[in-house]
Amino acid sequence: MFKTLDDLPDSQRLLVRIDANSPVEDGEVRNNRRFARHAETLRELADAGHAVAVLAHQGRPGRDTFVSLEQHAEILSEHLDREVRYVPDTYGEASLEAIDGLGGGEVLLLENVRMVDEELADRTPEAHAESALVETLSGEFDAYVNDAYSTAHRGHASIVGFPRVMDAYAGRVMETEYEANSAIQQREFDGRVAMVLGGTKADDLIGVMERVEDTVDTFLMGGIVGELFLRAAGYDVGYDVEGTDFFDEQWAEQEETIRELLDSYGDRIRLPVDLAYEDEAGDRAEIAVEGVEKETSFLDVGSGTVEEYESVVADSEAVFVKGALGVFEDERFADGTVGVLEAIARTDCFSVVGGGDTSRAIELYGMDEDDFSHVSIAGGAYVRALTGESLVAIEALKR
Ligand SMILES: Nc1ncnc2c1ncn2[C@@H]1O[C@H](COP(=O)(O)OP(=O)(O)O)[C@@H](O)[C@H]1O
Ligand SMILES: O=C(OP(=O)(O)O)[C@H](O)COP(=O)(O)O
Repeated sequence: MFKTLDDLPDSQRLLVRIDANSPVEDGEVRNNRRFARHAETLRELADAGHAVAVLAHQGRPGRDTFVSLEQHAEILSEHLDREVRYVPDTYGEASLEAIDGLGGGEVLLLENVRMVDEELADRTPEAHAESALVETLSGEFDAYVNDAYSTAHRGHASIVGFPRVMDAYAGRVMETEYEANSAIQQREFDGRVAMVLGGTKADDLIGVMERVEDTVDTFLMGGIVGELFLRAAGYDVGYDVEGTDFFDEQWAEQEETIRELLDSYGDRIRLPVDLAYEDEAGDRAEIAVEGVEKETSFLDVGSGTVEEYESVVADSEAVFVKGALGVFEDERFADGTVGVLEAIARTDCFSVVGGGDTSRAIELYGMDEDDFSHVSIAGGAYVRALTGESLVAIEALKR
């Protein structure tokens, strides 16, 4: 097993990796459950008198969610009820100076680590450990704490590099999410198992579908991922809203695999029968997938689909959700996501809802977290854990 905060010596200078990756709307970072959860870890460390520098990422280069962490520091300060200082630099002179001045009980947030090219370089953990980012920062601290369970599936420098050269500990979020998700993987279900797959990240989900073929009876598809599957099934859908680029690159990468999945288990994959879009008057309108004739950017699944998915949920003993079925942040396009989540909440099936964005829908629409068996702040990491796949961050911490 890995070491936890219970094993940490007193008065350490700590580099703590969290995952505060958040929805960004019109440049504004939205508060979400990740902040509250990581704030608990940071509060415990600061209250114990450790000096805490925090490393985190936001978005991916090229996307409009790829922004600095200045707003994150403000949101974290509110959750922690103490100042979280922010430095617009990750491992250069300005950050080294700020780290130098960091006292026990203080918290400092460094700049978005994905602004450093080395973070995302396609390298082995050994090579990541030799990056300038890891070599420089590791020299400034006594130990490294990884609390970023929701990024535990990414072999990036800040996740797999530091534990090779520093004493490494799992934070409280890492520890509790790991325990909860590993326990789920060991459960067996007598009845039917459904998996709701939506959101924007097709590669995370496709790998999972290939691995859970023995466990999952029905996949309920929606979101961008659902449209990619519809496109593979021959429908003329999958057009980005202006300014986004979700479809073409993912289609080029995943077309073949999606076709193979449809060929192998088409009878278990349920695709939307209708979709919703914004009409000229700015209202929600719906159309059956069979009737789609012109290029349209769809933003939700339609009401016929919700009805079908609700009845699958009602017949299931376990339901796992990863990714939203539509742009639920906009009330007009929340019907798919909220409809399915409410259907799950009405039953007493075993249920897990994951994804930083998706889990946010629960509080946004006034649902009760207690109506679900487990709500994870992780998405890709949790669905991988369900399949028994190892997570690189955990492997690194266990070394
Ligand atoms: N048709 C769609 N077009 C654009 N965005 C979508 C669509 N359907 C879902 N989404 C977006 O997907 C996001 C969730 O995606 P993702 O990041 O994959 O999941 P999570 O963060 O829950 O793991 C939501 O914020 C939602 O707005
Ligand atoms: O939000 C995240 O993952 P999730 O969308 O699977 O919950 C993590 O921060 C990982 O981000 P990434 O998928 O851009 O590597």
